[in-house]
Amino acid sequence: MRRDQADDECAPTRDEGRRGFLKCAAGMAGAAAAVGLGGEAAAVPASRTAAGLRADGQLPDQVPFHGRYQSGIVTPQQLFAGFVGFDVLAENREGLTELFQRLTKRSRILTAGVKPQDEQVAKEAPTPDSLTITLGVGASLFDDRFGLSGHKPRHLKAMPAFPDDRLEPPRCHGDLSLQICAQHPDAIVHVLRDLARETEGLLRPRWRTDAFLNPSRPSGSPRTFIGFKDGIVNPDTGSAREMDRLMWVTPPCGEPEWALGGSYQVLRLIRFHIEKWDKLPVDRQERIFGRRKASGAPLDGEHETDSPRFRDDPHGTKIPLNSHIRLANPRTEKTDDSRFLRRSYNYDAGFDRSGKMDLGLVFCGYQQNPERQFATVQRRLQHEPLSEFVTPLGGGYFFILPGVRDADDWFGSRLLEKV
Ligand SMILES: C=CC1=C(C)c2cc3[nH]c(cc4nc(cc5[nH]c(cc1n2)c(C)c5CCC(=O)O)C(CCC(=O)O)=C4C)c(C)c3C=C
Ligand SMILES: [Fe+2]
Repeated sequence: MRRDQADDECAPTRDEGRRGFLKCAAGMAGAAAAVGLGGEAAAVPASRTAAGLRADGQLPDQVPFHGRYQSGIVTPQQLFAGFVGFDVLAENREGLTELFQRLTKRSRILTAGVKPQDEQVAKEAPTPDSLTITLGVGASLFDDRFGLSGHKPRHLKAMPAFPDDRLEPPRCHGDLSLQICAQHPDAIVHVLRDLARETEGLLRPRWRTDAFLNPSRPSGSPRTFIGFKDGIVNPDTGSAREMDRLMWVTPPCGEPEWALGGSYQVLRLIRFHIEKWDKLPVDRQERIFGRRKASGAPLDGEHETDSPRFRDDPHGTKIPLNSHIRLANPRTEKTDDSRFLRRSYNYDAGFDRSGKMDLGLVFCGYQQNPERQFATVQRRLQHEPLSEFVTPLGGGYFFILPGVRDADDWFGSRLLEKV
């Protein structure tokens, strides 16, 4: 057993790793085929084809709120997202319980139908808008204020600064994180207004980033502003086995009982130096990512869903050894357990004071163990050629609470009732 596996009983075995890795490529191809990548369905990015799409390729209008896991993780990716970090103002356990119960109640109501604040409009039929509200907790919640200090999830800590980062404290961390996703941006603002009213005195926003997916151009996975298709390769969200290996906290993980069914969220606000990037010839950009800009295909393939064959190219003649995809996922048995789910969005905040465009990526990753997965991949990417064109400025590590099981349950009930 490798040392990192010994540290983490939850890590998949080598055999499971190989099967999972092969299945991943097959799963993506299968999902794309299932919705068909032509005509209407061509507008559906590959990253949204994994689970839960209606037969016509559209998102369901209402995403179920109750369940073993929170929605907004493996449910299909909506077009718009608001990411918010909060500090808790409640002063004791009772206050925190009240806060979690109010957040649950409002999330249950809102995901069944977004209601604008205006009472007259609110009388109209509800429009769920595929809304999901996903709640996470930061390491700072597990302090003496709420008597939770001995109950922190094993791998939860404040997001460290990695060598290429330039973190700005007001854009980092928080006691809580909310990911609010919907098909229209106004739904996210309605949710924030509703929650501000309903949690007054209990919560204070710390940072917020609004974000969105670009449409597929012309087809397949959507592009970020860097111009390349993103979200092509992800674990197979349709496979419970793969999800139990890579995403959810399960009994062998050695986490507190209350955390079963949770997952770790890593958020990174990453700014692009887009003016500098735009001066780079396309063939250099392609070698930085290891993929074709137009099609998204790996440099040794033809289509975006083709798997790169690194083993046939040991010296990096076709796909450079330091390219983004090769470092991020070398596709070896040894690195298979560091894969995780990416569910990222673009942000565009206009211009900065010097007239440079302020845009980039809200990188959002979900996983079973941020050290074994995100941080390991991040270390492999350290000082990669792409790092000259992007700067991580904010974000945080959060633990996504287990799902709210039914109408009597509430966010964090097993944490706050049992400890
Ligand atoms: C630590 C994890 C990662 C960070 C941070 C990250 C930043 C980042 N990525 C892009 C653009 C692309 N990433 C792509 C693939 C990819 N990226 C990561 C991880 C991080 N990226 C992984 C695990 C993968 C999958 C690799 C694979 O399995 O082949 C791609 C290629 C298309 C795709 O598969 O999604 C692009 C494009 C940017 C712009 C960025 C930071 C600014
Ligand atoms: Fe990436």
